[in-house]
Amino acid sequence: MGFQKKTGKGRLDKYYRLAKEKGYRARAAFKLLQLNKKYGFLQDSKVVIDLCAAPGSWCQVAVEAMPRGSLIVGVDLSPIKPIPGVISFQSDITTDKCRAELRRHLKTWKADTVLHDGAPNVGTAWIQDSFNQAELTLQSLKLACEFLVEGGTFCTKVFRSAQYNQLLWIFGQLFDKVDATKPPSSRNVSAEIFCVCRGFKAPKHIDPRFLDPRTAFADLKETASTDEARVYKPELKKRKRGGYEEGDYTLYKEVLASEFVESGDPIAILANTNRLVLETLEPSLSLSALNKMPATTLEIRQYCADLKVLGRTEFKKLLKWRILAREAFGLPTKKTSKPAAVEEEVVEVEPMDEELKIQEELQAMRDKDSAKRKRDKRKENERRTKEIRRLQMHMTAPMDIGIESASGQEGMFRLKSLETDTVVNKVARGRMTVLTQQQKNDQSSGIGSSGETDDESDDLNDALERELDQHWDTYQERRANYEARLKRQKQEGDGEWGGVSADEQESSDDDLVEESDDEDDEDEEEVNGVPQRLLTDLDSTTGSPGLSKRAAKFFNQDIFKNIAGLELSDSESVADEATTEAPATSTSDIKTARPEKSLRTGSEGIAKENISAKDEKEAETETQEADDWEHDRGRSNGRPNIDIITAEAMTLAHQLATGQKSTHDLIDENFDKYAFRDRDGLPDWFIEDESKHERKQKPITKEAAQAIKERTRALNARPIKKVREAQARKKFKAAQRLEKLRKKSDLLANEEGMTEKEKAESIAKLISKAKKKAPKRSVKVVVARGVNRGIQGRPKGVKGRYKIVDARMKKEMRAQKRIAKRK
Ligand SMILES: C[S@@+](CC[C@H](N)C(=O)[O-])C[C@H]1O[C@@H](n2cnc3c(N)ncnc32)[C@H](O)[C@@H]1O
Repeated sequence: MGFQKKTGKGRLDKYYRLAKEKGYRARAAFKLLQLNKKYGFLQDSKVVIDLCAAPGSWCQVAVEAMPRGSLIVGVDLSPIKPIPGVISFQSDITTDKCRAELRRHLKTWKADTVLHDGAPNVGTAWIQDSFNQAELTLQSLKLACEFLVEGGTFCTKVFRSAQYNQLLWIFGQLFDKVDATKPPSSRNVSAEIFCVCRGFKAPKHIDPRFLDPRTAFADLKETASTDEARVYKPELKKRKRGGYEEGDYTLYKEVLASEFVESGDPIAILANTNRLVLETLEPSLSLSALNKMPATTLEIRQYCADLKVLGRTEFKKLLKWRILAREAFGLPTKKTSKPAAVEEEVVEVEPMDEELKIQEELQAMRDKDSAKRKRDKRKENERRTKEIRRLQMHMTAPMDIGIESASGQEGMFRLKSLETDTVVNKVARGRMTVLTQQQKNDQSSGIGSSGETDDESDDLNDALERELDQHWDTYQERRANYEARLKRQKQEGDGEWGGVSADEQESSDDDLVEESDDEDDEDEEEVNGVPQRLLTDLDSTTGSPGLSKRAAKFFNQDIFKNIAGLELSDSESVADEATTEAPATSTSDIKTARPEKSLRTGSEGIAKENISAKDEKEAETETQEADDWEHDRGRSNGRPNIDIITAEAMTLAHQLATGQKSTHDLIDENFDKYAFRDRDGLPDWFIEDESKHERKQKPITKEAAQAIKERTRALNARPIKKVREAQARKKFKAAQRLEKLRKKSDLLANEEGMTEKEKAESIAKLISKAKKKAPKRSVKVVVARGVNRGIQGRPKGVKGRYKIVDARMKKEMRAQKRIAKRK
């Protein structure tokens, strides 16, 4: 059977909603409704007492089900908000005050039905709680016996606990018919059950032991069944329900007193024996020694004669006498056996060989490290699999994976992966000298030096690399911003968008963070001693040399896949590009150059197409006007704001790129019968309406539509600004932390009074400390019920921050609002 959730949303089941809908104060209303449907006791009742009635849903049901003008009295520890037709008051049903109050309200009448749905505050101690509940039920039965009319009904909640059968038995003595049932609205996880006791016998005299929890549940209280209990609490006698032990059918038992003294389990002997024998017919050395002992007084002899009449004190005296006898016999007692035990526990521990110890420590560190690596690898694989699955399900854009993997551990700027790359040779030729110097410094400072094992230095290198990676990320961000600004300034200087020019080696987008070889002074900047040359080289191996990154991204779309010219330019190296700056003579050169030209004109064409749609006059003076338009409207951030966002424009771009169309064709197409329409004197609404329909519908291709769809999906899959900002903040903070860490570790590394091992350990400690997150300060929520009801100040047993809430009030306020809305 599945476990039914009772917390959180699990509580808000259909009865909860139904109760809210019907205006009942609690879902408990349905329990009484269902019980009454089955047994029909409310319809025939004129007087009802509802014990433990708050918040009052049972009273509400009673008002609905009982004849008009009936008397309903509800009582609870908590206040009950007034219900029309119900008298309610606040009292503890276990008190005489409550009894008196009920009597006052009922006057001389008797109740036809007594309801009881009480539940004491349920804590964690289930046994105690269930006992309290049974006590409360017994208390309500007591009131029922006092107020019920002969033949009346008592409907009560009972928990299926140890006292359940006792309660049922008592009900059976007082009522003609007792039914135990669990209405459907009672949760399965709840141990509650409802007893409907009909036909109250109204006996003239009720034995008070029936209604006294001490006697009613007496048998159950006797839980002590061990020998210890029989010795230390001899007043609690347990019946031998399980019968006698195998092979032992005698009731009377005797044991020699010497046996008792020598035995390791004296309690068992005292519990199960009738007499300890001090004298036998056959002479016994130990018994005569016992008899001669001064401690064997007359009193002790009497105790030994009949153990079954002894109490706790007498048993204790006998046990003391046994200890004295053992000491006299030279047998071990607790006092004497202690030092022996200590002696046994002393173990000679040989000091461990220093070298062996270090080796063991190293092995442990190595194991830890390899386990961590495995864990990381597994996590990374899981992440990738998830990503691919998301991609397959069209939940993410293809470019997301690229971005993440670049920024993740396996990113292209990982120094570790760089070590194995051929690019490292180029690096060495360039400014690698600085890096080598850095390495030397590290070695001389002891980090990863030969003084330690490879593993330790690996750890430190990893940490430093991670640090460098993070610094690099921060640097990239700064760099991208700086570049974008520089680019904007340049563009504004020459007034033309270089877009997809082959000559351009610099990046041209905000997203673009890599830099070109030709960059000058910025290249000098170093991040933690790593020259930017490193990154330049990597960039040149991955990017498309002829195009800006944005353009390269654009032409990477499937739609441009099979265009020969583009493929060629992609495969060419930077050096080749440089040589093609000379006038192209061969056919292949022309092919290479053509798409570039087309693309440039393409962007112009697209711009012009937009222009022509706006105003035909602008088309006449196209170049000049287009520039103006760019200046006026399109140039945000210093760049033309031309973006291909429609399938139509994409088709056009494709046609331009493949040479199917030229600028001339585009301009030509825009001259039509609407181009020179005279608009003077035409009303605005007419011009507006016409402008919607006078544009020619241009054909679009399936590929273009697909490309736009992909693009939109990629855009939608981007994190929102807030998330990006939060990520950047996180990165920035991590970089700050690492910078601090780096400085500290530098200081440590140069510390003279420390050994290499100590230095390495301190640095490792610093790193692990930096990785730890500060624990979140939690606020404990305390519900203002039970002992916490109405308290001021800190609730008992609550440490730290806390907040007192009143769940019921919140619910009721919501319900009130809802009801008010309905009206
Ligand atoms: C489950 S609620 C009763 C719900 C009620 N039948 C209804 O339909 O709204 C149990 C109630 O028993 C009350 N209670 C517990 N011990 C009590 C006592 N000794 N005297 C009076 N009420 C008590 C609690 O205050 C609590 O409101």
